[in-house]
Amino acid sequence: MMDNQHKTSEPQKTTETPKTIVVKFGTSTLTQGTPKLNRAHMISIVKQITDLHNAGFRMVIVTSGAMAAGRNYLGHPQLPPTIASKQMLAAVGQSQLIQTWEKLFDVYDIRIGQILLTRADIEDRERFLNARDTLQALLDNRIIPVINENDAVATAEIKVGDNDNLSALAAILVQADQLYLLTDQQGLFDSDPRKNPAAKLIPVVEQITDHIRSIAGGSGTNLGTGGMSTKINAADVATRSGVETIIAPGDRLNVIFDLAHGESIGTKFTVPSAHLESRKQWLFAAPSAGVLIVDDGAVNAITVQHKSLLPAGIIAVEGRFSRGEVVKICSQDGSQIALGMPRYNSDALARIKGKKSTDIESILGYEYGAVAVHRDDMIVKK
Ligand SMILES: Nc1ncnc2c1ncn2[C@@H]1O[C@H](COP(=O)(O)OP(=O)(O)O)[C@@H](O)[C@H]1O
Ligand SMILES: N[C@@H](CCC(=O)OP(=O)(O)O)C(=O)O
Repeated sequence: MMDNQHKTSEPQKTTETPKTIVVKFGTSTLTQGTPKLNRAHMISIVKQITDLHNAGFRMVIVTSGAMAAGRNYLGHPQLPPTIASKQMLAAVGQSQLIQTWEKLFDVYDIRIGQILLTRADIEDRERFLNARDTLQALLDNRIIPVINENDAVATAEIKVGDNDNLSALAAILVQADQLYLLTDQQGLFDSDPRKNPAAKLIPVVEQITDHIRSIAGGSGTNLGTGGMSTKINAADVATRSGVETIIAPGDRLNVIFDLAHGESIGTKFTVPSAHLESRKQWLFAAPSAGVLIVDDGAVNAITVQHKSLLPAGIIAVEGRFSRGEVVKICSQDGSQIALGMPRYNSDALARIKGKKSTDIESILGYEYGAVAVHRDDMIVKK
């Protein structure tokens, strides 16, 4: 067990791990306030992301603009204000949008991968893991994920509804270090600057209080969704999960590059000190669906060395559960040492228990990685 622990290829979040940054571009930034995507501005964005990517940063894009691009491509038709009209615009515009990103990144020989998500993809534990694995695979292969909501088919019940909150969920999925919400203002002001020219910029928010929520108004344009209030919600979700969040002006020269190098721009929302517990509370807000009994080597690896659980350390699998459901991890004497979200379902674990990670694929015919339960998906009992 101990030897195998050293052989895993699981991602290690050490100080050498390059920073992972999610950058969300609002419609206002991508159109620069016009009725269509502004490719001249987008190429300057692509250049900054490329420079950071080439310097080793792991960059993830959350892009709005599908509806704006669709409306423009169709020649600004008069449409009834229905969900079906919006979905139609998104269906037309998403392909325009992704093609634009693809062509611009192609200038720098960088490949992108499109991911269209809904809330249902993130709230369901198995789909959460699937989305996370896909994002991880893209990043590991140096492909930049470009995410939007799957607006064309998502109904109100399963939508996140705005890309600020979607980007916070994306940041949790990729365990980002930072989230940048780029918009058409310098940051969060003490009142809407479109309505109050004397409004003042708030450079740092350490706690999202009712007062902060009360000063954040809606969108200033009919193309954006949510305005500042959805950005505050997103900052709340992201910072509670350990992701520092910055609202910054999308039209400032080199804004992404400068933020990544630590410059103070816009409004920074700092991470509360108890963030890790909250992230895990979010992940583990479910009753346990089964039990994994592990050997002494695995108990030591998990509790003393803070490592992942490998199949080799599992002695028995109790209960029936899907990948991503929460299970108890117990030692042979029955005492619970941890809670965890396994990467394999109960049937698969029963077949690979006690086996080397290198044998997983030949036993199952597929593999979701070397570990049975990753340490990031575990709460160890103190
Ligand atoms: N307190 C505030 N500080 C800054 N902007 C605010 C505030 N309250 C409301 N807003 C509005 O939020 C808008 C940005 O949100 P939105 O239009 O949804 O842009 P995006 O497309 O970038 O998400 C601003 O243009 C501004 O009018
Ligand atoms: N998913 C939608 C954008 C939703 C949204 O939140 O827009 P915005 O407020 O401009 O970031 C689209 O692509 O048009």
